[in-house]
Amino acid sequence: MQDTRIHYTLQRKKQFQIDASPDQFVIALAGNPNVGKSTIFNALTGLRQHTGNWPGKTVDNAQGTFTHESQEFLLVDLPGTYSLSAHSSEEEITRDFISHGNPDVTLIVVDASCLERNLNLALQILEITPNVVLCVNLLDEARRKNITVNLDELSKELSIPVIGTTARTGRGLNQLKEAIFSISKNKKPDYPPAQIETTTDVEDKITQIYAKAEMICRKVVTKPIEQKKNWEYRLDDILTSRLFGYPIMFFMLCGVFWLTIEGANYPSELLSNILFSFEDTLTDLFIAMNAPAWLHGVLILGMYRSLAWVVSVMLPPMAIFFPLFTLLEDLGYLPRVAFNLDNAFRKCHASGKQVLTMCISIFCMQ
Ligand SMILES: Nc1nc2c(ncn2[C@@H]2O[C@H](COP(=O)(O)OP(=O)(O)OP(=O)(O)O)[C@@H](O)[C@H]2O)c(=O)[nH]1
Ligand SMILES: [Mg+2]
Repeated sequence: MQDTRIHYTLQRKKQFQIDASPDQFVIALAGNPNVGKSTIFNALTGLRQHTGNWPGKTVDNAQGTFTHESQEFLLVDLPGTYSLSAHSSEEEITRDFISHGNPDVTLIVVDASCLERNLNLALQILEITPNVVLCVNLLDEARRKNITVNLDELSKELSIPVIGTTARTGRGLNQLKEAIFSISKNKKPDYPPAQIETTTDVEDKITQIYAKAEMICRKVVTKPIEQKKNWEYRLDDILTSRLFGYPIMFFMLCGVFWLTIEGANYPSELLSNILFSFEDTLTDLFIAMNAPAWLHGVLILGMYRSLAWVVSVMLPPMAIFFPLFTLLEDLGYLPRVAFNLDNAFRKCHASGKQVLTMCISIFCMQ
């Protein structure tokens, strides 16, 4: 047994640069992006892994230790992934570590407010290892949305321990440590590698997993009955509809350019009057000081005049265009523009997101 642990320890060090001692239990921390894995990692280990409110914050694995009941654990914070299909380097790191790094326990973190999507990954992980603890995080967010998850029922459905947490406040973390401790002490033998390869039809398997996640969620999640679409959804439908999407986008972007050009005229003129009247004052100063003509030419007619032109022509449109663009982004309109144009851009082997860069380039060309 100890020999096997030493073998795994050496293999992990060689393949994944994980520096665990054979006495430490290794815990893989996996889950969808932005579900609070690093927050849990930091709370358990006392380290300061980067956390942030955007998906993909952790792009490599980070390691830290914690002790519970005199047993030391090494926690590996894996990058967030939606599946184990290894389409990206993050998915590859996560899949390889869970299937070949021999973690003693895999801790899967899921978002309580969108359990079904998160369960797809959890079910995929359960296909490759039986030693799993499920952490249903963001319970506070779920409560705010009136969503409840029956944790006991979920545990029965998956046949694994399920612990509810609010990692931001530390709620539930002690029970989580207890569950990790208990699973690692009573570790089931991992599935033989052959079983991983037996998926004859991957598509079928994925469809089954999606159906299972949906079926489980129907049993364990209670949500408020969907109200009639609120105004946000209706607006979204209009902004991205085939009929109105393009015309609204056209008028909106033309409006931004018009406001930028027209709105910049007055401040541009004002700035240019101020800066050029100052040029006369500076010229008078140079004459009073008997400065040579070439010095006046270089400093005032060359440098100062160019600077005055650039500032008076560029500053006002920039001060209008960028705040307007930021406002559209914060209101969520720019991602809709990217969505509307995605198909057309894809035909040119580009992505809808590039429209934003294009708008900025058009502005700069003006
Ligand atoms: N309200 C609330 N916010 C949380 C909770 N747990 C984490 N967060 C917040 O969720 C955001 C994402 O947390 P991270 O820990 O960076 O998420 P992650 O899963 O590591 O994300 P990736 O590294 O991108 O996969 C941060 O702003 C956290 O403060 C929680 O229980 N409740
Ligand atoms: Mg992270």
